[in-house]
Amino acid sequence: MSANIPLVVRLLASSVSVANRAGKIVRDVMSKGELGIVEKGKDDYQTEADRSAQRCIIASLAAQYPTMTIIGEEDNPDNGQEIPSDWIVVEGDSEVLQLSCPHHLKGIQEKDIVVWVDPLDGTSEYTQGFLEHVTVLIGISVNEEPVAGVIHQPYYKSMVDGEKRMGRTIWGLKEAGVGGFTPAPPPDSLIITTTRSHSNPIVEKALQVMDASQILRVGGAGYKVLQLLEGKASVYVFASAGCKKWDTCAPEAILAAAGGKLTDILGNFYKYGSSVTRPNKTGVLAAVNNELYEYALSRIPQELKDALANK
Ligand SMILES: Nc1ncnc2c1ncn2[C@@H]1O[C@H](COP(=O)(O)O)[C@@H](OP(=O)(O)O)[C@H]1O
Ligand SMILES: [Mg+2]
Ligand SMILES: [Mg+2]
Ligand SMILES: [Mg+2]
Repeated sequence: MSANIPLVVRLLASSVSVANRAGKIVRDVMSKGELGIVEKGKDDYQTEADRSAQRCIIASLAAQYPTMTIIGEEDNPDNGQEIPSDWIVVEGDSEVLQLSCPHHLKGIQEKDIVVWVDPLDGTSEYTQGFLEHVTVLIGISVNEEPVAGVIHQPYYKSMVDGEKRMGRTIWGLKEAGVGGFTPAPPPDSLIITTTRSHSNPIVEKALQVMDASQILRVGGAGYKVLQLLEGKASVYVFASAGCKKWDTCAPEAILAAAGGKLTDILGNFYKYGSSVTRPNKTGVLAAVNNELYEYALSRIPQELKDALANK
C-alpha cells in the first residue's frame, strides 16, 4: 500500500478487507457446527466465531499498525493458540484506497486513533439461527470521535454478475462518503428498530412513547443501523445499558458519513478514547437524518432520561 495515502484511509481499507476474512470465519464456525458457547454473563454469550474472528482482526491490524490502540469485545480469545497464517490479511480494499481523505484527518497518526472491534455483533441471534442479523464491526475513532467504520454482514445473499455471493461490507468515512450498499430514504411511516433479545420495562416504555406504526425487533447494533441506512426503519431506540463502545463506534461513524446521527437516549454523543468506560450506560438513539432524530429525542420523557442517567 502506498505510504502517500493518509493513515485513516489505509486503515479503513485494511478494515474492509479483514472484516471480509472475519466474516468467512464466522460462516466456517457455523458450518462446522461446533459453536463452543461460553456464558459471559446474563443474556451475554461468546462463541468460537466471536473468539476466532477477533483474533483474525486484531492480529491483522496490529501487524500493520503496531502502535495503534485496538480494543476488542472478547477477553483473551486466543487461549495461547497460534493464529493460522491465512487469517492475517494485509492488503487493503482497492476501492476504499481511492477515497479522498477529509483535510483535517490527513495528518492523523497511530497514537491519535482507537479502533473498536466487535468481531460478531448479534451473538444471541447467531446461536439462534437469525443469521442475517449478524455483523462484524470495526470502528475507527480519532481523538475520541468515530470517523470511519465497517459493518460486514457475513450472511447477506446477493447475485453479482449472475453468480450467488455471500456476504457484503458496508463502510463509511465521515465527510467522504459511504459504500458497499445502496442508501435508501427512510420509510413513509415511523418504523422503530430495537433489541430482540435484551428488552426490559424501560426499553418498552421508550418504544411506546414514539407512537410508531411498526416496531422491528432484531439483533445487533450493526444490523439495526443497516436498517436505518437502507430505509427499512426510521429510528433505532434502545433505552437501556447493555451496548458497549465496540457496538456503536462503527455504526455511529457510518451513519454520520451518511448524514445521520447516533447518540445516547439523552441526546449526548459517546466518546471513544481508550480510557472511556466500555458500557453505553445511557442507551442508544439513532436516525438517518436530523429531523427523525430530533422527533425521536423530543418524545423521550424527562423521567425516562432520569431513570437511565441515575441507574
Ligand atoms: N442487557 C445486555 N446485556 C449484555 N449485552 C447487551 C445487553 N443489551 C445489549 N447488549 C449487547 O449490545 C449488542 C446489541 O444488542 P441487541 O441485539 O440486544 O440490540 C449485542 O452485542 P454482541 O452480540 O456483540 O454481544 C449485545 O450483546
Ligand atoms: Mg457479545
Ligand atoms: Mg455487539
Ligand atoms: Mg460481539
